[in-house]
Amino acid sequence: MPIVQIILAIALVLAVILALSFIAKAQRAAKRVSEDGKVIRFVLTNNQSGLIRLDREHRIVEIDDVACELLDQSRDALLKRSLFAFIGREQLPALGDRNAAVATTNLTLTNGNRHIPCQVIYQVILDQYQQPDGSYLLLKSLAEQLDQGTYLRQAAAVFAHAAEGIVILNGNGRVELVNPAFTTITGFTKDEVIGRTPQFFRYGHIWAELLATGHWQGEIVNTRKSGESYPQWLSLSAVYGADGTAQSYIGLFSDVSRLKKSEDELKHMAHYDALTDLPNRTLLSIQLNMALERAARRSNKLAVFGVDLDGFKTVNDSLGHPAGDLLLQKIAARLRMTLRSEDVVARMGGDEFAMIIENPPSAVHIGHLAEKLIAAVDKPVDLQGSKAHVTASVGIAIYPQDGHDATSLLKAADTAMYASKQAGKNTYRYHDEEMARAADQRMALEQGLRQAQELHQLELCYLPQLDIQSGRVLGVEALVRWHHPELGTIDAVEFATVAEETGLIVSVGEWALRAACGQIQAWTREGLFSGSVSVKVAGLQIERNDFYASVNRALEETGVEPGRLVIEVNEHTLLRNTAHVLAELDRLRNLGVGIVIDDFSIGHASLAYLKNLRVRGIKIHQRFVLGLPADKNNAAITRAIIAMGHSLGFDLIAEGIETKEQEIFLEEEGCAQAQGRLYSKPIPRGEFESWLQARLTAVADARNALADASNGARQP
Ligand SMILES: Nc1nc2c(ncn2[C@@H]2O[C@H](COP(=O)(O)OP(=O)(O)OP(=O)(O)O)[C@@H](O)[C@H]2O)c(=O)[nH]1
Repeated sequence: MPIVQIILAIALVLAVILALSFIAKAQRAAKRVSEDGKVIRFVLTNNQSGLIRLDREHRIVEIDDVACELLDQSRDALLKRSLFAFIGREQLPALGDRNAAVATTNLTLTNGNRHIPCQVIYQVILDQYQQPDGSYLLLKSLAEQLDQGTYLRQAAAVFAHAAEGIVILNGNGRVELVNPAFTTITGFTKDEVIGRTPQFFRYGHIWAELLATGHWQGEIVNTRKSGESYPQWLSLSAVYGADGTAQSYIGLFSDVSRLKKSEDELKHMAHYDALTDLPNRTLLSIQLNMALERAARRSNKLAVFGVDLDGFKTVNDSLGHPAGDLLLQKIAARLRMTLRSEDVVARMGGDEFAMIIENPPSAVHIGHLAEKLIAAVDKPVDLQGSKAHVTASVGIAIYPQDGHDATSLLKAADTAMYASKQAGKNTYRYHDEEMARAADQRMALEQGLRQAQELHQLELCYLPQLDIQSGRVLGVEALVRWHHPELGTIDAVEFATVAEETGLIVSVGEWALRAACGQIQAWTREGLFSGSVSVKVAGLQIERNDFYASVNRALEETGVEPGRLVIEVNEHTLLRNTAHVLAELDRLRNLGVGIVIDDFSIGHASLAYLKNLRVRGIKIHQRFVLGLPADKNNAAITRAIIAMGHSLGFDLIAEGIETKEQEIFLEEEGCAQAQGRLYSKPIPRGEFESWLQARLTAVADARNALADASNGARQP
């Protein structure tokens, strides 16, 4: 074999051996590299470090998941992008330096608006010619470390400089730490409170909610070191440990006294007139709406007064605006003083005022109030040396007749106020003139009635009560009559309502009782009449006064035998105030005074009351007697009352008998007694005495005639 061939064969064998050994070596290396890679990846992933490989132009050619996550983009979006899309070139000058060793630096990557602080380890890769052929970057986010540090610094700054007081308590509710604002607000230094339990911790409801929900927030009243109380807005949170138990509590609070004061001031400004400090128009409407709701619910009346000063402009013009202001203040105070504290007095603007009177007792009372207001204004006002005199025109609107809502009532009061101005000022007018006339009349009645007793204008009249069968006069009903100097004679029914509304019924009623007893005494002395005298008594009389005592006194003073006095009460009185009324009546009955139920109409009074009260009799209401005997309903009711009266053992007296037919019907049905125009109308004492005399004579004549007739019949 030629030498060349041998050399070639040897070279080939060597080449194969070399190739085989290279392949084996390469396979081993590859295996090691891949195992090393796994280790590296494990370390990197768990260390939260990302790996990027850049090419020579600093474009990303490889990137792992952690780095993708760090840059918040997908791998596809990041591959081939230049690193300088995320870092300013100046930040990594060493990237292109082939001599650069492994280097570590902190820098901030920017991705859109996001800034990512990172620690970067980088290594330039050299090719076989030792030229830079790209680089590896190992990135680790510093955001968390930085956040925690910043957070702590920020929290410390907040704690130190917060305007709110901060208190940190341990799990037992004892103070561990307070901030400077705590001391500023409470006055207590840190040393004075550490280890102590704050006041709020002792409020059961706060503690309970904090335990249940981990949080409580609200307003409490706390006390400063100086002893001053102040409103505090407090927010409490529990801080839980890993075992779920509250390890500490954090309280954050602020002093809201100034806030509340300015809130109150704002509210006051919005609702009160700055000059007079009276409620303004806004508050008046709110209060009127509320008052109307109450009135509607309770079926009460309500009066709205509109008041406008007369001649106020002259004060302004002559004494100046400041004097006008002072006058308004003084008049406002007078108006306020005139009414009760629960009545609303408001300034509507200018020289106009308005008032709300809830549940006025009567129309008469409203008129009185208007007069009082007018009188309060109608006096000179001292304006620092000068004197001024204004008057007031008042308009009155009443719920419900003049309107159901605030707007219409205020408008009605305004209209009425203008009517007062038209009528010459310094007066008042109702919106409803019909009612005004009635109120005026009632007021005249009331004023007159107050003096009627002193002026001896009251008189008793007598309505005879007869036994139907025998025609005997058993008694009389005494009725009050008033001789009014201008209005003439007024019967009790006409002034009864005013007397009840004003309470005058009590004194008039007492007068009637005394007068009746005096009359019984006089008749007894003179031997003119020995029957009973009935007097009507109002519920108010029995409710208000020591009724029994006053009747007893009248009987004792006159020496009248109690059995001759009969008290008439109506059913309503019995139903209204049972316990006291029944007790008083029972005492009188035990004394021997007769009790009769007036105006009895079946179905109203409880029969049980009547039975327990053991009344002497009941009066059948004249409205049932009226249609007898033709009216079938009235006839049936009258029969029922009579039957009931009999079964309870009561006397029965029919009222308002006018015809013989009525008398016959009642007698046939068993009603023994009657009163009414068939026999006599109510007549004064003298007339009654004459009537009685005439009747006795007539009865005696009739008896004599009867006797004569029977004697004649017996003669042969
Ligand atoms: N000083 C003062 N004057 C006011 C105020 N508000 C309104 N005025 C004046 O009060 C006057 C009210 O006018 P009028 O009610 O017409 O005056 P008046 O003289 O009372 O007229 P009559 O009601 O018809 O009697 C006007 O001149 C307003 O300028 C105020 O707050 N202070």
